[in-house]
Amino acid sequence: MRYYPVCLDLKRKNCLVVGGGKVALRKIKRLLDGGANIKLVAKEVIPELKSIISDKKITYLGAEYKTDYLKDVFLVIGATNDEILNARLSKEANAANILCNIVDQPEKCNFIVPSVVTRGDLTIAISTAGKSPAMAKKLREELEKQFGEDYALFLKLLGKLRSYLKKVVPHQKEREAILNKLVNSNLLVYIKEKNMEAVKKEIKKLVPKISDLDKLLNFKLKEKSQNNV
Ligand SMILES: C[C@@]1(CC(=O)O)C2=NC(=C\c3[nH]c(c(CCC(=O)O)c3CC(=O)O)Cc3[nH]c(c(CC(=O)O)c3CCC(=O)O)/C=C3\N/C(=C\2)[C@@H](CCC(=O)O)[C@]3(C)CC(=O)O)/[C@H]1CCC(=O)O
Ligand SMILES: NC(=O)c1ccc[n+]([C@@H]2O[C@H](COP(=O)([O-])OP(=O)(O)OC[C@H]3O[C@@H](n4cnc5c(N)ncnc54)[C@H](O)[C@@H]3O)[C@@H](O)[C@H]2O)c1
Repeated sequence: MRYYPVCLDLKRKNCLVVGGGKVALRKIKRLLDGGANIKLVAKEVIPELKSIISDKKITYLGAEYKTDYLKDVFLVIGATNDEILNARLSKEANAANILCNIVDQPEKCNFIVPSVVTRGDLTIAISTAGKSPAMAKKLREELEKQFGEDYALFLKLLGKLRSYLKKVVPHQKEREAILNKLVNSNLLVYIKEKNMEAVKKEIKKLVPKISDLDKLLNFKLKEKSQNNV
């Protein structure tokens, strides 16, 4: 059996994390990136998580898990070292059809978490179907070297050009051809070089009738993308 990969929209979705250690922190950081509404239950909480609570980024419910806490929850993560609680969480979440990840216990999960590289809106997720998380981590580190911050800007630019082309080139096949040329063009090289003039020239060469280029490029190609966790 293989896992089915998805990209979940967690914006304002209620998520419950049980456990307040290093692993909980790692999973919470990612849930926060996804805009989730996070509640935490844990006997003890490490300092980094304490500051996330005091910054009101997540809500601390208390030390003891109660079944009621699953009410209206979309996704739950069990990150404790308490086997009995992990099993209970898994059973209750599955019975209520709630997405459930019990860290390091794939047999108790209805989803597992991949290793992830993010560059702005670009997400590269790596899963080994649980065969070797250490290998997923190693591949992530290699991909991080291969895909630098420039990809965030390149993708941002492609997104803007694509919206523009949807308006000005109604024929889908024609649009597709231009988009493929843009992806395979020298744009990424010029972005890496921070050569704005060459970026503009390349776009003018490939995109028909583009007049309001400066308006379209109204974001800083020279700025570093912040979104790298
Ligand atoms: C990717 C990542 C995401 C995250 O957790 O955020 C993640 N584990 C990470 C690290 C990591 N975890 C472990 C090690 C030690 C080395 C090793 O064992 O390989 C390391 C490496 C390290 O820490 O250096 C121990 C471990 N993990 C699992 C088991 C249980 C078992 O195998 O049965 C055991 C053995 C426990 C024991 O021996 O007792 C199980 C799972 N871990 C998963 C995800 C899911 C499968 C992902 C996949 O498809 O590959 C799955 C199935 C369930 C889940 O937790 O979602 C994150 C990397 C983040 C990053 O750095 O990029
Ligand atoms: N940290 C890692 O890289 C790693 C690697 C392999 C396996 N694991 C496993 O993943 C799990 C979590 O790892 P960790 O490093 O975050 O552990 P940790 O020991 O730092 O944290 C466990 C957390 O669970 C809380 N907890 C325990 N029992 C509880 C209960 N009954 N009710 C509420 N909260 C409770 C503790 O207070 C603590 O906050 C453990 O089972 C650990 O063996 C972790």
